[in-house]
Amino acid sequence: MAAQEAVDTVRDREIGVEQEHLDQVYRRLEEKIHEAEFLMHDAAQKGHVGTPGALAERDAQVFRAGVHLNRLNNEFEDFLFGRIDLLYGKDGKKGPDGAYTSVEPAEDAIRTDGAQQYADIGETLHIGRIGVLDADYAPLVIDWRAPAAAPFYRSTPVDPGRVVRRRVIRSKGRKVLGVEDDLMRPELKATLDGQELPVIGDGALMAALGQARGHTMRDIVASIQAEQDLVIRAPAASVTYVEGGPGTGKTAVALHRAAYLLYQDRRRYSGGILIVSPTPLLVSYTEGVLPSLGEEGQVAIRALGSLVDGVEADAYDEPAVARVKGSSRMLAVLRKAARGALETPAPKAPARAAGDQLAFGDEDEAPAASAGTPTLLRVVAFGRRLELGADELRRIRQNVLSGTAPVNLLRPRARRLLLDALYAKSGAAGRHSDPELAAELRSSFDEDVSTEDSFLGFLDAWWPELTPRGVLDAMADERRLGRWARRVLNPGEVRRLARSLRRPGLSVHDVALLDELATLLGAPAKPRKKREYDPLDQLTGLEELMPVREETQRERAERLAAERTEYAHVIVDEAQDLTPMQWRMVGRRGRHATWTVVGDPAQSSWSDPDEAAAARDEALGTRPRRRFELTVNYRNPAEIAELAAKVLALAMPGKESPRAVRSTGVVPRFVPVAERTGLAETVRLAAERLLSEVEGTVGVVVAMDRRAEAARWLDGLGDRVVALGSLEAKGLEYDATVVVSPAEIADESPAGLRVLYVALTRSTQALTVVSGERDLPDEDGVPDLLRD
Ligand SMILES: Nc1ncnc2c1ncn2[C@@H]1O[C@H](COP(=O)(O)OP(=O)(O)OP(=O)(O)O)[C@@H](O)[C@H]1O
Repeated sequence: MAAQEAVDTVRDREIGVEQEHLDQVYRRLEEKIHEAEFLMHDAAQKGHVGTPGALAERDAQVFRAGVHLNRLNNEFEDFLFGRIDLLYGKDGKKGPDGAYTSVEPAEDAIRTDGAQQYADIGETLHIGRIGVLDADYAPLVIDWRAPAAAPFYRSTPVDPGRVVRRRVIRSKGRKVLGVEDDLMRPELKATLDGQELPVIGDGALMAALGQARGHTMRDIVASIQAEQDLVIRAPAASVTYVEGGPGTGKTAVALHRAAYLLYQDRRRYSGGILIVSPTPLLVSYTEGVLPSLGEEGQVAIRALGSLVDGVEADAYDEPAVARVKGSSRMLAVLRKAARGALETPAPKAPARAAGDQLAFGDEDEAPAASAGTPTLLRVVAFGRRLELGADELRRIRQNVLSGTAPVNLLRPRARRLLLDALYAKSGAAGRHSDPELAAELRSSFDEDVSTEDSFLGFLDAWWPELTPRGVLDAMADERRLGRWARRVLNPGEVRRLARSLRRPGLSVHDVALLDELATLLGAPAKPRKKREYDPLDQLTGLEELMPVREETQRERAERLAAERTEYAHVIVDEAQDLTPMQWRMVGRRGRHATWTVVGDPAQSSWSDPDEAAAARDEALGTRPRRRFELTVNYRNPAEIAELAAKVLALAMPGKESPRAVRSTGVVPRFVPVAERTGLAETVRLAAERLLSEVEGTVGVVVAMDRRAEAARWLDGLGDRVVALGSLEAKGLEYDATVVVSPAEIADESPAGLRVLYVALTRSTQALTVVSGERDLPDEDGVPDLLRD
């Protein structure tokens, strides 16, 4: 009892020590906030006084002050989280953050007396979400992304560097609640200001992992582990490639890496960082992790279904259709469609005949003739009627299409060749031998014809400006699609694809097709806007006098982020799931970027991982790669990881599971569907039971086509519990999960076993597996897929 009291006293004293430091930091922060507010106020007062250079500098200052203020307000909560006590370093050099730069201890930092080693603490650094200097520029808090903070994450007992004690500080608002220490040099007797260095608790990581979940991810800045830190701080080489099993922190690492890159080289990444996530659910799960990520509009987190502007798709195709739409075979089909669609009337467009000059063929009756496209051009020029018939038109079209340029960009050439052919027919060509006169005649012919309504109407129908959506809609016609997909897709694939395209709305996989089509079609040439002449400009000089409200830097950053189509750095989360067509889409957004790619082949829901890997390599080109592997599972207790490993052995024999970092003693529960109660009631009861056992969230994972009914089963149980389709569970995590019928999930698609592996690895504490008849449960309710 007395010993425990002594420990408590030391703990309280140490909490007091950190509280004192935190108070000091807050006093300094308040000063900084006042400074920032003053600066902004002052700048606003000064208005437009000063040289342009000074004005730009002032704007920049206001902007920085604004960002700082915003951050302070946003991250005021528990923003101080760590401390390291270090030995004296090799040299006395300090970095810009006021900390000593040396990584290795000085030679005389450790004294030996017999078997015992002694040392004095030479430097103490506090680590937080932002850096704070005191009025004398000494560091009160070091930004977690600064080089001086790296030892907080990197130091281990095997390779301690200068770190003697690593402390995680837990606080809420302005109050320090607890401290947890790890000793990196346990053999050393260290003193700080003449007192022996106390050690509290048994590790901060475990404390962090045990906490209950909400529906959003938390940051891990306080407990980033050494192997993760290596990835986060890896220099932005061409491609940083990270593999690791479920729960190894890949998503967390990817997000922290974005924050680190921005901190480390803000200018370079002003070109934007794109984070690609598989589902909108995962986007909203991760979006709030690091508030500072979004602050200057440089980081965009987008789901695969929202990468094309103006499109938000979150519907899933059935596996057989997804497989076709995602395959690189689609490229050949789309190339044909992009050109072939010229000959189909735009869907829903009135099959109009602009005057009697235009004739539209009927596709079904005359499929060989250009279906839906006019077959006769008739104009009047120089007092003569001129005609081009079907054969001539077809020849011209073929001639134009022999070029490789995007279809919409070929339209001017098509127009030119039509005029050439008409001119040749007019007989005017040989009229003048003088080249100047001949050119004049030709130009007046062109002017005459190309302003004629009949010619314009013809051109619009014969070489319409195509939109990606229009072409995709044209592909919904099975016969037409069959022509475009000949020898590429088999008839069954054509039928399924056309049928899925006839459904209203877009699926996630359609978005990559739209993006590909946009490239194949090219943006239609926009007529250049002429600046309208306003006589008032000249008369009054009004423009100069009217105050023009310029957009603020923040507005500008947000606008640029919205308009951006290429990025300086692209981070791909769950990279194993991108289909070849999706890799092409993402690749286009990072043609000149550096990349961070994180994923786990064992969790791939794509049927042909080799094909996806080839597409990934193509998107990343020949850029050199730096590979990392994450090996520790921070999410699942060993009891759950062990069960999931059985499915991994079936899905990918020989693949190693990551090592679970903790064990809870709570083994997975198996519940067969009782005949009396039925599936719905069994699942509901299982969820209810878990809700009473954990404080946080419960996820119920079902096969994709049970999504809607599963939501109904859980009606009224509150918002701590959610129902998810197996594909939607990707990347997410819950305190407890119910996995409904492993066999149904596994049988859903060729990648079903890997999808089941994902489903089984979502829980941080408890797992219940509900098995139906199809699971062939044994007498303990264990489905055959999960037996030894
Ligand atoms: N160093 C850490 N300290 C505390 N928690 C951590 C740490 N690393 C990871 N975690 C936690 O482990 C969980 C899993 O992390 P994350 O989702 O990033 O893993 P993942 O590798 O992307 O998993 P999956 O492949 O299953 O989607 C998260 O709750 C995360 O906060």
